[in-house]
Amino acid sequence: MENSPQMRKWLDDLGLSHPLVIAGPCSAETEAQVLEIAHALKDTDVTYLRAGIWKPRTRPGMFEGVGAIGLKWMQRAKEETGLLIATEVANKDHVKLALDHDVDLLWIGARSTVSPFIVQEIADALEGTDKVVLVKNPVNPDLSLWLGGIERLHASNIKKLGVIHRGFSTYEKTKYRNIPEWQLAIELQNKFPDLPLICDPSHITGKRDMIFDVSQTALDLNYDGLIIETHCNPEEAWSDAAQQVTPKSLVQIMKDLRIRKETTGEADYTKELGVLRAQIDVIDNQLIEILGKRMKVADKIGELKKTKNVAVLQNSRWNEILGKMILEGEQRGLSEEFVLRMFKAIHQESINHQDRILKG
Ligand SMILES: O=C(O)C(=O)C[C@]1(C(=O)O)C=C[C@@H](O)C=C1
Repeated sequence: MENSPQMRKWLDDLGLSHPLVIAGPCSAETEAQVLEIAHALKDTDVTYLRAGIWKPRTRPGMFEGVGAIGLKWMQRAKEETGLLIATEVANKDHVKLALDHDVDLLWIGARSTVSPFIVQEIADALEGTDKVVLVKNPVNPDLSLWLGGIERLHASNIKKLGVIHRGFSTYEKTKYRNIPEWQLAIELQNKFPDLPLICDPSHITGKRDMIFDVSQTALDLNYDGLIIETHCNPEEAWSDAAQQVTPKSLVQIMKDLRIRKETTGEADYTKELGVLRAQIDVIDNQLIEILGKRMKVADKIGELKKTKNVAVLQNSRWNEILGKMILEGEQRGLSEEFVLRMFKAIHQESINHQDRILKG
């Protein structure tokens, strides 16, 4: 699959003057609930009304969605409001029902993207469709698996494609429900700059008060749109109550978000940027030079350890370095997360260098 400007045609054809917004409840609960939210979202930036019909739940015994009846409610919502409709599909039966009910946009959920068998089944069932199909990132941070999902759909002759970034599961507890790992989505954007990229701040954060911040980061990174869970009475929602916002909050979020342009040709901007980028180039070269010097010292330590038959890994020294560098970083405005990642990478490279020497 190759990048092509055709990839974003479906999005461009919508002719929006703002990012694409897909909004609606986590789950369709009752006909009245679906219609109420649809009417509340009607005259906003929302293009697609979303609602979960089949809910993949972590543990059995939880609310698993209303099933196909919900598609009828969504169809009625579409007739009454003109909003296009969107839902998640997880197997070929869901696809058939969604197509029978003229759902306009279907997405493959994170738990399905991890399974090439499921994605292939869905791709086969959708073969040649002119519906929009979006692929959420897999629960684990695996770019190939994510791209594999898109490639399977592309191979099934589905032209209106896109991806949803909903963050990644971690064993560690973080402030996010699913950590964003923005770097991964940036890599994807780099490979396929024309593939529409939508952020799902609801699943990244798991908390409604963090949704604005994550949405702004997404727009700062050139994302094309947002999918935000929205409910008229979030506290009473049958699923994901903590992360849904009211239609009023959604409108406020959209109003407050700063939409950035990709770039500008203005002369003063170009000039100042050029000067700053030249500084970055010099500093980057210095960084590489200094890292090269550090590795030369690590090589010497490796030689020394080899003569005395000492192990490469020295945990107490390593922890001492980490502790000191986190404090140093803090004083220079560097986050602990960044310092940790950077020094872990440096340590690993140092170990690789020494290991080669000890084995040599
Ligand atoms: O101090 C050492 O013993 C080293 O080998 C250097 C170094 C480092 O790169 O800082 C590398 C490996 C050890 O685990 C600890 C530290």
